[in-house]
Amino acid sequence: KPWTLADFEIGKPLGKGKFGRVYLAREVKSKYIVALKVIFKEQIEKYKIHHQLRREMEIQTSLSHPNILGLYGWFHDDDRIFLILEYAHGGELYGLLKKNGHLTEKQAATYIASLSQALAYCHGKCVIHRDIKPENLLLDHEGRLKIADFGWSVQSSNKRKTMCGTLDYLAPEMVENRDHDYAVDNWTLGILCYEFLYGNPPFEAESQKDTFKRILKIDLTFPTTPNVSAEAKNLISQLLVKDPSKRLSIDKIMQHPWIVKNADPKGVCLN
Ligand SMILES: O=C(Cc1cc(-c2ccc3c(-c4nc5ccccc5[nH]4)n[nH]c3c2)n[nH]1)Nc1cccc(F)c1
Repeated sequence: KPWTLADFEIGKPLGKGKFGRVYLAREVKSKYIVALKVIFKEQIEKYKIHHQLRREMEIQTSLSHPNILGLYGWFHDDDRIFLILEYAHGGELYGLLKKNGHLTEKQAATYIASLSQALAYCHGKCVIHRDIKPENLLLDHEGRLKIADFGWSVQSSNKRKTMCGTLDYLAPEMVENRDHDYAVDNWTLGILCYEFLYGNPPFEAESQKDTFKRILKIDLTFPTTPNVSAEAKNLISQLLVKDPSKRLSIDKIMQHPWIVKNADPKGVCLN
């Protein structure tokens, strides 16, 4: 039977997501705690995001992974759409990062390993996230990482695989583009790893123009404090590579000595 708003008691606002606000909510009968995202239909009309919303819902309902925030279901009334999302008790990873200034190497390695596993899972299902940033990363009650926002993910057509490896028909920019898309998430892992360990992203600059220049130049420098291990810097340097095809692949990330040595296999790392 379809859910209605009457099935939930609404609590405090948890944040403003894209196109809507998210509230703490409790399902009345089961007392189960969820995050209820409210999206106004007029916003969907105004921004013409029907197809994107539908795609996100299809993507999110099709994904089930311990490091991807669950979408349990949805319902609507005359002017709003409600998404029943998993509640992450630990809130935004960003908060932890800002509170502590930077994460320990064990925390950073654990979260990079969790992200890598979640991305390997997504790429296996031809989903490219493309918008991973600390604000979209949540923590559950055990400190386990949950990727929350599929704001710009795309269900990439897996034509190449179904063409069983014959690339003959694909234009070079098509092939390059596809690799580039997948490897964009690997690049982001490098940015995040740096940000987890130093407290801010590597190519920060006064203006967007300068940031773009620094990114295109791979103007990567490692501050002397906090003191970060050579292995960590090695992993970052193998991810922040201009040529997408030369970035460390996700399974190579999982085998990297820094990850093997520091990541908590249970993905929680209560330090
Ligand atoms: O909009 C989102 C992602 C999303 C998730 C959330 C979100 C935000 C916050 C939370 C929280 C949460 N727990 C907290 C604890 C303390 C402080 C803050 C907290 N926020 N738990 N679950 C959440 C989920 N906002 N936006 N997905 C989406 C959008 C359209 C279609 C679709 F299928 C999915």
